[in-house]
Amino acid sequence: MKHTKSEQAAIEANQYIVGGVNSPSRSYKGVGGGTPITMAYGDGCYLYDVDGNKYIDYLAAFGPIITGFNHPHIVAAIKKAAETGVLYGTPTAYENKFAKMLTDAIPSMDKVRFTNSGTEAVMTTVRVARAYTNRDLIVKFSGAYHGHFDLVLVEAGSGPSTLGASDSAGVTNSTAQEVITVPFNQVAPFQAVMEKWGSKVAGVLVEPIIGNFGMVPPEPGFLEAINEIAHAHGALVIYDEVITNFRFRYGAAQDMLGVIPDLTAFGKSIGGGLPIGAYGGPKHIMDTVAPLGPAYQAGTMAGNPLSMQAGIACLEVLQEPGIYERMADFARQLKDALLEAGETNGIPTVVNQIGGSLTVYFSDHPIKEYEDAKNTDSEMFGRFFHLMLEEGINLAPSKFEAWFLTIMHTQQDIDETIAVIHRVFEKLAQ
Ligand SMILES: Cc1ncc(COP(=O)(O)O)c(C=O)c1O
Ligand SMILES: NCC(=O)CCC(=O)O
Repeated sequence: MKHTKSEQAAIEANQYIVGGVNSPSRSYKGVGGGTPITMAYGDGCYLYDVDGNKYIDYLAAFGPIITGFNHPHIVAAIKKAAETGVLYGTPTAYENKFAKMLTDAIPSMDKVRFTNSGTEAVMTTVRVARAYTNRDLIVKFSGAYHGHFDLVLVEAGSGPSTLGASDSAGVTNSTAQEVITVPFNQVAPFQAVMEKWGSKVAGVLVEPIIGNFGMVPPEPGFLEAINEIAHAHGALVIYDEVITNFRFRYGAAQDMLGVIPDLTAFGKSIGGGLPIGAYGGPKHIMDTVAPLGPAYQAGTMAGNPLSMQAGIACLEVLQEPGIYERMADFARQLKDALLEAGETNGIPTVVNQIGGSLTVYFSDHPIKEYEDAKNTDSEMFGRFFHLMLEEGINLAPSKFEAWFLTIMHTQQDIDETIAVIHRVFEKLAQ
């Protein structure tokens, strides 16, 4: 594969854009370096770079591209939206329609508010929880990533940990002191924290299925215990479903898991690839938000007609029967191939697969919490990533991220990927 034009584009990018990327997750710092490929266009589940190379894509733009890069139904909706005015600064019927679709799909939510990103959505759930409870402290789980606002850039997974700094400079000590971090999948440390600080805790922020130190499911009973303990102390439970919403089923992961939070933040897959976030919950909590209540949240672009119409179209596509089963089947095939290739080549490999998502870890121990994920072979992952890329498979450039299936992947794409996996593991073993 030639990357001459990508290399040139990266030189230019570095001249004008910090680090050559508009989000640190896109750099190759976490995979031993290298120049991020500059993509030219996407089609279905394929990306084509500026040098004309084709990739089967499992990055899915870090999650949102669940319907592929250019689904005709979503493209038509975006075209129509563009032709009829992209932003009005007034209510639109599209917001109502999309809000109804979401509240219909997610029983824990009577009311919703749209934002432009997952970060904004989570940030506001925290503010609402504080306003509702009249308390300050937040508890979160180490290695979970909740966006890039100050409070949650403490022991964050995903991009921050990929770059070797799970705490960000620029976050004040006083902010960092407002958040208590405990390990995921362990009830006792959470319980101890709540016994000590519970009367001051406004909310417990949870990725119900972790997506940011790879995909990590909750242990049986863990989420139930979090809910019970949090509520016993008068704290709200906030689910960050920015990755998990509409990823495993038509709706939220909470209904698959059977544990219901007080507030939920959404993003990524609900927007058909356009900028989006949303948060919601029962009426009595959501009515804390302005203009009804005292918690302020706003946005010039919030609920914009482009994102709303793309989101509606995306949810319409996701109602197609059988798509989630097919994505899960493909992910299972990839998992089996990765484990088999690891076994055959003597490379300790663990795969966490949940529905149409998976993470491969080079490790001889199961991955249940952040320390487990940190303690995996980063160098091996870096080599794996680059070898896969060279063979035309585009993955997230970090051992802390996931592969995402889309409804556009076919059995042929999976077969091709499996063949690549076997070739790559042979090279890894050399
Ligand atoms: C669980 C989770 N919450 C929040 C965010 C932040 O969303 P955004 O990047 O849209 O601001 C992300 C990912 O970026 C995420 O994975
Ligand atoms: N799982 C973490 C992300 O999706 C982050 C994407 C970004 O910030 O670019």
